[in-house]
Parts: sequence; C-alpha cells; structure tokens
Amino acid sequence: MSATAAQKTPATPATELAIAARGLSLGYGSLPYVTELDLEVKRGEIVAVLGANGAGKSTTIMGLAGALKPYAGHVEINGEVTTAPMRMRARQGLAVVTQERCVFMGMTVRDNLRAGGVTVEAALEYFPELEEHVGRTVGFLSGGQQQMLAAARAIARRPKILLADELSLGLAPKIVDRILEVLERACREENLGVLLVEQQVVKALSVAHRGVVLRRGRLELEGTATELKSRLDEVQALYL
Ligand SMILES: Nc1ncnc2c1ncn2[C@@H]1O[C@H](COP(=O)(O)OP(=O)(O)OP(=O)(O)O)[C@@H](O)[C@H]1O
Repeated sequence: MSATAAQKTPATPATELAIAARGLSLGYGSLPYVTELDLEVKRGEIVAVLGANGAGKSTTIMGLAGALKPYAGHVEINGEVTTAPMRMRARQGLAVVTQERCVFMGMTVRDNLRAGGVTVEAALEYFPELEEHVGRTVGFLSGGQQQMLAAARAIARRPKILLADELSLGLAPKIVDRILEVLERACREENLGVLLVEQQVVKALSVAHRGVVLRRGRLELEGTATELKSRLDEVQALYL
C-alpha cells in the first residue's frame, strides 16, 4: 500500500446498500432466462458472480446496469428502486466495465480519460503504469493496457458501484492481478461496491468478500468467499 493510501481513513464496515436485485427476472425472448434473482452488494464490498458459460452472469450485469428491462422484480441503487436507463444510472453512481473494454481505439489515452470526464492525474493514481502511454493512441496499446485504461477511467470517476464483467478475459495473469488489486483498493479506500463477474473461480474468491453461483439463470449457491472456497467441489459441480 502506498503512503497516501495508508493515511486514508479505512472504509466503514459494509452495511450501506450499493446495488440490489429483488426478484429480478431478465432475458431476451418471450421468457426470462435469469429468474427471480435476489442479490445485494454493499458499499465497500466485492461480490463475485460465478457460473459456467451461459449461466446468466452478463445478463445479470445488463439488468443491473439498466440495459435490459426486467420481466419481473426490480433493481435498487443506494437503497432506492430504480427504473432509470443506463446513462442515468451513471449519475446515481454506477459504473460498468466489460470485457469489451469500451475504449476509443483511435484516441489517445489522455483523450479517452477526458472523454470519460476524468483527469489524467486521477487515473494515474490507480494505474501509474499508464503514465508513459498517456500520449499514445489506444489502438496501439496491449489488451492489458487497454483494460487498465478502461478500469482507470471508470474508477477515477469515484463511482459508488462498479459492475465488472469478465475483465480478465484474454489477459495475462499479472495484469488480472493488478486490476483486481486496484478494485480491492478502491473498495477499501473509496467504499466502492463491486459486483465482479469472473470465470476464474479461485481468483475471484481471493478478492471477493462474498460470492454467488448462477446456473442456467438461477442462483444456486451463495456464501462468504471463505465458505465458498471451502466448498470448491460444490461450486465447480455447478459448472457442469
Ligand atoms: N443478446 C442476446 N440475445 C439473445 N440471447 C442472449 C443474448 N445474450 C445472451 N443470451 C443468452 O442468454 C443466456 C445467458 O447468457 P449470458 O451471456 O448472460 O451468460 P454468461 O454467464 O455471462 O456466460 P459467458 O461466461 O459465456 O459470458 C445464454 O443462453 C445466452 O445464449
């Protein structure tokens, strides 16, 4: 931890609700795929969403982000029911980072940060390794650097909630560890609530406080990260 980080006030215990799904059903066709999902993320807490391909993890993120309208149930942000579209949820303190990175490839790192409404300084506070790339066009950066930029841009806006959808996809383990380390730091120091969708179970549970396992759109198992780590066989069986 940096000297500045060590001087900051520790985050308050995780009690304040950041985002919640209440009986949330979501899907694409005539029938919902994710059904009657109940899920909570508190401020200062990382909740891992685990499950096999097609379990409904990204669908859940899209529903919470306001990109999919619920078939039933609702979403609460900061303890209040919301039906706001995605761009309005950003004003409520919600940030989303996905495996697609969503950075502007033809623009420099600096301009990407500006376009996201954050200063270079604020972003470098989390990812100082981006400093030497600030003037470079993003399309020429590695996938890991692009993902760090996407994460930096999201976190530097000081959101209350971050929905992170498979940030690790296709990235080297060292980069994944670095990004997770920054999420943990923002969670601890800024009271950020994180919903972390992640394919790598052990890695996710190493940073999360709690976890849920989805299977075919249903929540099948939940517990603290410690509990789930001690029941890894059960967790992994839900991937079959
Ligand atoms: N845009 C879409 N239109 C129609 N069906 C979709 C769409 N996106 C996802 N699905 C379907 O919804 C179900 C859940 O998919 P989802 O992407 O939420 O799973 P996931 O757990 O995130 O999987 P992965 O780890 O592969 O991304 C799958 O059956 C998938 O085929």
